[in-house]
Amino acid sequence: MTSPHTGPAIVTRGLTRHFTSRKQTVEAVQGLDLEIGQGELVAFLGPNGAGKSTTLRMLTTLIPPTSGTASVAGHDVVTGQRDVRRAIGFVGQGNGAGHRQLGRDELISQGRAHGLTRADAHRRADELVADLDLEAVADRKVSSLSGGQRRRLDIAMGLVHLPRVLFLDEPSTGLDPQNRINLQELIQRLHTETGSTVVLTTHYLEEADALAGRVIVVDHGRVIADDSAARLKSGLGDLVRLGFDSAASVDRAAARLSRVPESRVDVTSESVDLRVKDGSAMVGEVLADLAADGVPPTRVEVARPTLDDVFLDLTGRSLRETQQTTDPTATTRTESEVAA
Ligand SMILES: Nc1ncnc2c1ncn2[C@@H]1O[C@H](COP(=O)(O)OP(=O)(O)OP(=O)(O)O)[C@@H](O)[C@H]1O
Repeated sequence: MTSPHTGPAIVTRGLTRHFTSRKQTVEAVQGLDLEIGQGELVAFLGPNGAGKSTTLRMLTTLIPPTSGTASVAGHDVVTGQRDVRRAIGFVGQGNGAGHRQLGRDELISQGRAHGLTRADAHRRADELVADLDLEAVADRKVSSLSGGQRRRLDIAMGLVHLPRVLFLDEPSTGLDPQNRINLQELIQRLHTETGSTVVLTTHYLEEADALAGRVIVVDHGRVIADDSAARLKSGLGDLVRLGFDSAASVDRAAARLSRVPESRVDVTSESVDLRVKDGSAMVGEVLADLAADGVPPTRVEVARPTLDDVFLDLTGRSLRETQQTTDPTATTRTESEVAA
């Protein structure tokens, strides 16, 4: 572990990265100003191409910023590259471990590469094998492991040197739902036990919601929201969706509902959506009002807001609909960019 650093784990000021692709400039990350405290567990959430991986790759020194600054564990990512690398663990989207090696040997080699003695590297490998539930598979070739086992081994590789800040780029992409939940529990446990700062990127709304104390929503290279999942959602209010059997009823109900204080009304051809702070408590009164007005709804739904609703509210697009399957080979681009 590197010497103690007392300030924020991560600070960025105007952090920007452009790429040139087919003579076009891609503004992948546009002026990020962030401060992430030590011990936070933060999720970067956003659609494909939002700039999540590019941000992580700058913070982990894999690519330099085009402009702006960033420091991690007190070290500048450009001038203190080596110190940053010592202080962090990074688990990228590709698999870090060699295919033909045994999992445990990979961990030992990694420990040696970080300067541990042979005995310490063995001890650390044993600890990680136990911590990440790899006992049954650690002495098998990496190529024979399942996707979930591979991800756990990758995370173990990133933890060998007890990093103060751990970066995980889409840790659960490609895993089935059960393995995804197992991995989330593991990340939460590691975070609680080690107290290290964890920054992960994800497409999965549920993952960000369940795991992170803080959710930073990015779109088109910019931060569009930054708060706890609970606060982001409660700011939006519940959705009360009321269905009607005619357009005339929709119009009449919408006019009536526009008088509900501190609410928002959205109209579709068959329904009126009311956003209101405590939907379950309000719905009885709303139904009574509409019945008194001669427009009782034919269907009623009350839903708690999701992070997707937050994204929809901020951008007019659904994050769920912008999600696509990520091609892991499409993101394995590091060497040329380090030199860029
Ligand atoms: N090496 C590169 N050359 C050209 N453009 C790039 C390069 N790397 C990233 N980009 C572009 O920068 C933008 C941000 O990409 P980035 O990979 O950071 O997004 P992301 O939010 O991580 O997306 P995903 O969820 O798909 O991984 C995209 O438009 C992407 O095509």
